[in-house]
Amino acid sequence: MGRTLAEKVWEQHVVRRAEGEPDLLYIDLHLIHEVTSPQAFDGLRMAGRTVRRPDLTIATEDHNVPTLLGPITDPVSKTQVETLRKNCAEFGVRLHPMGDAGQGVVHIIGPQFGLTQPGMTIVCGDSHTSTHGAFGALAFGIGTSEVEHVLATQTLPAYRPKTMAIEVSGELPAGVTAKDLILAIIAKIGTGGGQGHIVEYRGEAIRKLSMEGRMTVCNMSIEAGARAGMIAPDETTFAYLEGRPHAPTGEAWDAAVAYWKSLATDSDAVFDTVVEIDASTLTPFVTWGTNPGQGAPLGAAVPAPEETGDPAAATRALEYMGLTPGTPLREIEVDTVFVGSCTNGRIEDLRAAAEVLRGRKVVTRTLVVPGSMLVKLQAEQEGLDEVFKAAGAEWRAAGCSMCLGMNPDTLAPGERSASTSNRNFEGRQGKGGRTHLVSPVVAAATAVTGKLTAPADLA
Ligand SMILES: CC(C)[C@H](C(=O)O)[C@@H](O)C(=O)O
Ligand code: SF4
Repeated sequence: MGRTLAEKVWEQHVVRRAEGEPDLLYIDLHLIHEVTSPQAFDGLRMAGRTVRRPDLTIATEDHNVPTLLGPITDPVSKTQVETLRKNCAEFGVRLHPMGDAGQGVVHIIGPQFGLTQPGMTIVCGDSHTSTHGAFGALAFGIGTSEVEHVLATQTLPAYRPKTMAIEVSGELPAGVTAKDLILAIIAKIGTGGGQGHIVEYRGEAIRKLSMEGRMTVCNMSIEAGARAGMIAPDETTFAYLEGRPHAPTGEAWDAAVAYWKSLATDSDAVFDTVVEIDASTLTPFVTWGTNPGQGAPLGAAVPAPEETGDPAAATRALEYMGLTPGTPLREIEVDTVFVGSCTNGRIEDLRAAAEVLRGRKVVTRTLVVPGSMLVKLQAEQEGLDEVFKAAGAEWRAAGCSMCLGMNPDTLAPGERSASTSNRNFEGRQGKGGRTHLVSPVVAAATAVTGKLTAPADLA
């Protein structure tokens, strides 16, 4: 029987297998940030161990960094960042600190440097590591004790998850983005729909996505409960990678591409679960609740709890969100717009948002936060920063920023945002803050009207 992409990459990395025990996987790339690494390094130190492969380990500062730059004032944030610096210096790990041209959100910098490659195993103490699966890598988040294990041994014990195919047929209509697609998928299968599975996104609509769009989709796999999300590498993947600093060159490139092509799921492979969705029926999608599965087409109204799969959860969510069933989603007023994060903080996202804002003015507080300093530089070379500033938006430096409000970029209690990030949990962007997850173009159009809006609605 044929094998799936996930099975091929998994098997390629098993260094030890024993009955009744998890497989021991070799890890090709270990990404690190300041939040989940301190105890892992402490553990190494206490055991008198070193980092086994510092050359396969790379660190960045992202969650705690103030995007207006300047010193970190919050004591906990400051300690986390300083601890990462000390640990990286002591253990010989490459670090991109605040102010460095290579700094950025961990899931943005891996692909940007060409460190993320098809067929790799990639881990990070961060749930959105699934982003890297867009390249056909097997990439997943791990806990801090596992971070220590990988630092010490470059391996990880893991049980093989089941496989799920999400087949996306048809083509996304104009104005409908990868973000709308993944929000619609999560609304369909639920926040637990992918549990215990590695998802492979397949089909015509996926093949037509850019690498940026594929990363947006894979990024949110975890919000459907999946262990990882993957997309088979193809010409789009190879074109994105070629020439990047860590991509192979010359004969090694040709050999790598030949291998990468062999990773695609065999035609006779069987998935444990199959979900089908028709992209051509989709419209811009937004969330109304407090988990990423509580979403609806922008043209719909706030649902009554009994119309949802989980009326009790919907009742609580609507109360927290301050929303009344039957209110058209287009009438929801927001006071803050956030464009950024590892979901939608890449150059293509900023281009799309800038296109909507060109020649227009924002009526909300609008933060545009590039996912990395290189994205920032590229956007500035293209003049996008000028478009944002002329519209009245704030142009910031790279970091997680208002995605999680572990830094000065937060919502005040009761404030409502349209946000291109991936989580709308209670308090996610600040205590009492209310989050609507949207695509970059919906975020930009919303900034113009102050209500949830698609670009097509703008005069
Ligand atoms: C801080 C980190 C552990 C966390 C994660 O794992 O995802 C964060 O990145 C998030 O998005 O909530
Ligand atoms: S941008 Fe948001 S989701 Fe991504 S790593 Fe940072 S906090 Fe997590």
